[in-house]
Amino acid sequence: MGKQVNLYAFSGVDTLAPALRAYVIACQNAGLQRHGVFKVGVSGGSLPKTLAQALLARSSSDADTVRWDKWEIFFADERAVPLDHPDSNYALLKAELLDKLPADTPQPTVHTIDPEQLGDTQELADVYEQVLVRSFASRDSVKLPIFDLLLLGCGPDGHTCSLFPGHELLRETSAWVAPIEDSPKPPPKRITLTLPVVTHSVRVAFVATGGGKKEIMKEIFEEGKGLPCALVNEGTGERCSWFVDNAAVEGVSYPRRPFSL
Ligand SMILES: O=C(O)[C@H](O)[C@@H](O)[C@H](O)[C@H](O)COP(=O)(O)O
Repeated sequence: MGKQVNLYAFSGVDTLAPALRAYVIACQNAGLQRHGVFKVGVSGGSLPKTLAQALLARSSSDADTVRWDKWEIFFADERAVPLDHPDSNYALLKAELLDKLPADTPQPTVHTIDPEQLGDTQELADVYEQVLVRSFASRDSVKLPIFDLLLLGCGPDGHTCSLFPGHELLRETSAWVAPIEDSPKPPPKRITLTLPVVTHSVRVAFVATGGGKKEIMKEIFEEGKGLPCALVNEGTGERCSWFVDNAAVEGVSYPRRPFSL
């Protein structure tokens, strides 16, 4: 496994959130310098809530400002459901974060799936891939899109995005976005960024909290065993940072780093 993956452990979400904020803003500022916008992909699960806690806090200085109008938000994975469905990752992000942005704040650009394509998961993935192509570059000129940051969760089985352990999708090397119709975590029909896209991101941050994660964290950091989260660690190394609470890494021997940018 990539030895230099950064593991940052905090006493709880209240201490994790300010560090995550500082990290995301540093990625944002690097993206703004690179190309004038910040291209970020987000997962569902518990991530949007923690992200909101980090990002909705008041800025303490200009350097600590979230430049929402420069954000282009994509979904690292999304469920094949209408955008207002309780299972929608967009609906979750909207409820947790987007709806809470002050009305006078210039709003981010949010790239949702096309709700007209829900009947055909392959088509849903292809159309979302075209959204990436339009934003990142044509597929003829770049092999893979380069996100400034992907903010991911880690499932209790070691899945991330909708890349599940042992699933054939882990071997996908050509598509940027792929359909899955048999997700072991409901709902079964989804689309997901593929592993090469995830590992090509400038930075990847995982957020994993709670004692329910400690067994899988041990497996990811000590054994790997081809688990999707471990594959991301291997493919990204020092470009990958884990923001966890102590409960999630109890008994994990991998060395923690004090958080710094
Ligand atoms: O759409 C999804 O199901 C998520 O994107 C999924 O990949 C999630 O990030 C993990 O399952 C972790 O979820 P928790 O943070 O809730 O444990």
